[in-house]
Amino acid sequence: MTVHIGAKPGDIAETVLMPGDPYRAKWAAETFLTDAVCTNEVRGMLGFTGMWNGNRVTIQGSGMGMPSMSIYANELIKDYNAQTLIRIGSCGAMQDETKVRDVVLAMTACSSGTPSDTIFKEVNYAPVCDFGLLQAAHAAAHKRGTRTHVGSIYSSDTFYAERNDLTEQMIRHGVLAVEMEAAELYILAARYKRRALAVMTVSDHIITGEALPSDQRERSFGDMVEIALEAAFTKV
Ligand SMILES: O=P(O)(O)O[C@H]1O[C@H](CO)[C@@H](O)[C@H]1O
Ligand SMILES: O=c1cc[nH]c(=O)[nH]1
Repeated sequence: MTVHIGAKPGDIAETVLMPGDPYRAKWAAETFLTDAVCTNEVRGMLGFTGMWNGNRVTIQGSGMGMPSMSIYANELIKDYNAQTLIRIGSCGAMQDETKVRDVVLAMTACSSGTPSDTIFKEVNYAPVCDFGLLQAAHAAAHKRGTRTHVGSIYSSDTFYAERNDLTEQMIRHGVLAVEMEAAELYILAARYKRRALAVMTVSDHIITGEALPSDQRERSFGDMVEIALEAAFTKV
């Protein structure tokens, strides 16, 4: 047990999928895993471990925002030896061609600051995903015929943006989407030599104002989960 995860040693798989929403973790475990058991209920941040295609997988909620992701990813890596961590999240599209329900694979994630900023100080560290996971996720998405975009995203500290000028510059510089966790996940994976990727479904469109209701954010993102699972277990 750790401060924030109640699982016993060995209860967590080496491969962990991390949705922000703990109820998406429950839905994904019930929908895609067999023999899933609940491994965490501390603070209601649900986690489950089960099997997918003969492979052991944990699906653990990360909460919203990089400080929360940082807590769960640190404990999963350092206390439970997680090797592959894949965020399965929702995001807001920032380009015209990135439509609601499309999938975004984040090669890199901009931020205005992460919990790791105390290390980098004046340096703008460039967090990157694992290339093998990215390749495998892209191939899995292509095979399924899922509309998928690969590029940079923005890991924001706020959901309700007040800086229209910043949003405009992100759009102008080709940032595909905004979400709130990937940059810190990538930095932690680099620090501890683990594999990480963020696979996200577009739930909102920053330009058109389109937005999915909360029940669909919790349960309608099956393509993204299967892409993440296939990528995790593709031999590179
Ligand atoms: O749907 P999740 O995975 O929580 O991701 C996105 O949704 C939340 C905001 O509504 C933030 O956590 C953001 O990153
Ligand atoms: O962080 C997020 C997630 C989904 N949609 C947004 O606009 N922002």
